[in-house]
Amino acid sequence: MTDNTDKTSAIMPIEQVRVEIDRVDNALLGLIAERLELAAAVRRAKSGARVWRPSREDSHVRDLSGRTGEASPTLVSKIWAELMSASLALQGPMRLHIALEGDVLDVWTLVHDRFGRSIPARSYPTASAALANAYGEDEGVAVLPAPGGMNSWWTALCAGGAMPDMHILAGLPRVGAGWPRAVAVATADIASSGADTMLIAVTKPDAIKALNRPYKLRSEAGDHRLYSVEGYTDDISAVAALDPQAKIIGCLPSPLSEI
Ligand SMILES: O=C(O)C(=O)C[C@]1(C(=O)O)C=C[C@@H](O)C=C1
Repeated sequence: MTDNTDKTSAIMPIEQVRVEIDRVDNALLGLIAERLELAAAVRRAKSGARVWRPSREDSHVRDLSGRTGEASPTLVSKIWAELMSASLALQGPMRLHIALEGDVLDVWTLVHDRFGRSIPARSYPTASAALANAYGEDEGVAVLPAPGGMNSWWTALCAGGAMPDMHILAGLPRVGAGWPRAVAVATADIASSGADTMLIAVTKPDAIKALNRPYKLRSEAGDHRLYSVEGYTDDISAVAALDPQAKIIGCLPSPLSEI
């Protein structure tokens, strides 16, 4: 039987508080074991398709964060990153290929907060090396600096590029405002998380206006321009009519806002 009395308002002796903490932890442990058992079932249900489903991850974490009372979105995101990481490690041989500059501890914190600690990872000195190694594996995911500034690795994902079936599918960090610091790239399909920003590459700058949605120029490299466009769409036929090279190269789930 569940005791619904408020155990936080009265002062309880520490031994009693620890009995309550033990009770909650044992319940959590049982639920975590139950969740991990579902990893095998979900893998079977995917029957050979890619295991990493970033749109499901971000929509689920967004949904949970919206329903939390005491736990902040950052805490919810970190805890579920670990749970999903453990699930992915059980489901298949997914590996992260990371090329990020800056303080090593800072980079690993960024990666661990989004992908947990159960997925094997390798690091590389350049984005092109990380991308090529991720592309060479069935379940490879590259984690690269977000498009912008001098980087031009994203042109490999454009029409006529070397890896047109790779897509930008997630932003890091998951919690926080603005353009992400890093992005995750894989051959998994583009899908809506329910609140997204499309990443569309064009070679004719005016073509993007044909979508009639708010857009922002994020990066330029040679003839290629990368725009972010608010809201999910898989129909860019109006843009393609003006620029046959136009291509959706990614979809970023909207970041969660910290409260
Ligand atoms: O829903 C799935 O497809 C799952 O594999 C489950 C799960 C999860 O643990 O919630 C794990 C990995 C996916 O990237 C997304 C979600």
